[in-house]
Amino acid sequence: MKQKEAVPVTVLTGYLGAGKTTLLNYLLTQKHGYKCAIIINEFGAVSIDNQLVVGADEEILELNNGCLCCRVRGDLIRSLNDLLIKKRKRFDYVIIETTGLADPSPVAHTFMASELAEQMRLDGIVTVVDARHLEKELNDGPEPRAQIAFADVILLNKTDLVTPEELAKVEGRIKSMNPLAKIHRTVKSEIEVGKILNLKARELSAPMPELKQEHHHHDHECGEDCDHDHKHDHDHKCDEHCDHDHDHNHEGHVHHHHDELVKSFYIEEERPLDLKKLEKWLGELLNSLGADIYRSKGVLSIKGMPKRVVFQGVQMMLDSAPDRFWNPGEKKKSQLVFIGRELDEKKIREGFEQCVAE
Ligand SMILES: Nc1nc2c(ncn2[C@@H]2O[C@H](COP(=O)(O)OP(=O)(O)OP(=O)(O)O)[C@@H](O)[C@H]2O)c(=O)[nH]1
Repeated sequence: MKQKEAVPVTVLTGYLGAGKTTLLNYLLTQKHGYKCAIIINEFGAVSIDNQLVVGADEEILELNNGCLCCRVRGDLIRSLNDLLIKKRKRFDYVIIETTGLADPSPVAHTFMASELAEQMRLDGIVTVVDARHLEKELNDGPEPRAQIAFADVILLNKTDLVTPEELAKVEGRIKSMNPLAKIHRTVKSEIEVGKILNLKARELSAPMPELKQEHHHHDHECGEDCDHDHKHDHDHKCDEHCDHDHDHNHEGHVHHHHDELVKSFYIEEERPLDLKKLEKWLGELLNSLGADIYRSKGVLSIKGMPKRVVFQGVQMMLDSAPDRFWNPGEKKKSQLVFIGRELDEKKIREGFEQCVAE
């Protein structure tokens, strides 16, 4: 469906002050060879961000009348269409910096579900996290969780402001919310362009990250005091549950338009799966829970198929295809990760269990 030369789009997100503009500037001063169009979405009518972005060569466009996640989406589509049609030759990469409050999911949807889907492809979502302030920001509202849950790449920035112990803890916390994202520790958002742009993070061919069984969190494994004991080791089993408690503590917070309980879990299965049953189950699951499943991804071992099957889901959209033959000696197994809001892990596991081939 997509044209070969679909323009890659990277969405930069991250909480207020995390270092998004710093990252943008850093990227633009490096040699990357792309002619970039930059779209900056500031919350509020007056923006100074465009003045803070270096690089006079770039096409910079501002969308100021609201947050991209709600009102401005139509503007985004129109602006991108304009850029593509009128100025097609002038750029071959689009970077969108979203306001620190945006939930990146509607932006991501813009590239999958609008008329832009054929001309542009979402290359990846990059989330900048302030290592010093994340813990507090998680108390402030649901956005930091959504931004982390959606990320393909996370810049754990401002590492100069925390101790190694604090850094390990915050990294553990991020991993518990999104075990799929690649995390890079940075100071002043300094990172090689190749780790941010043209990642093809959402293609089926994107490598599966290393997944570990630790990401499988049972309900109620840890004690109630877990939330208060932030000194525990970052790979402590109940990171996830801490989140959960933590959210409950903030139920009814004014910023919560929907009480967000982002969590992730991991399923591993060595018995081969029945393709028909699996397709039916996944289809139904995404249909019924699509809006709550932010990300799903997996490698599947299907009975009777000599190749691995890979799938990638972003909310209700699901893509799957065989990729490569299992290597000789490689253990055939299925690995699936789900990231979402208030997911009923038990029910999903039970549904999955029914897909094991007889
Ligand atoms: N100490 C320290 N400061 C940093 C680092 N990265 C960025 N900053 C500073 O943090 C402040 C905010 O950085 P920005 O890049 O403007 O953050 P932003 O995410 O674009 O912020 P918003 O536009 O409010 O969403 C600036 O003063 C930066 O210089 C870092 O790694 N360490």
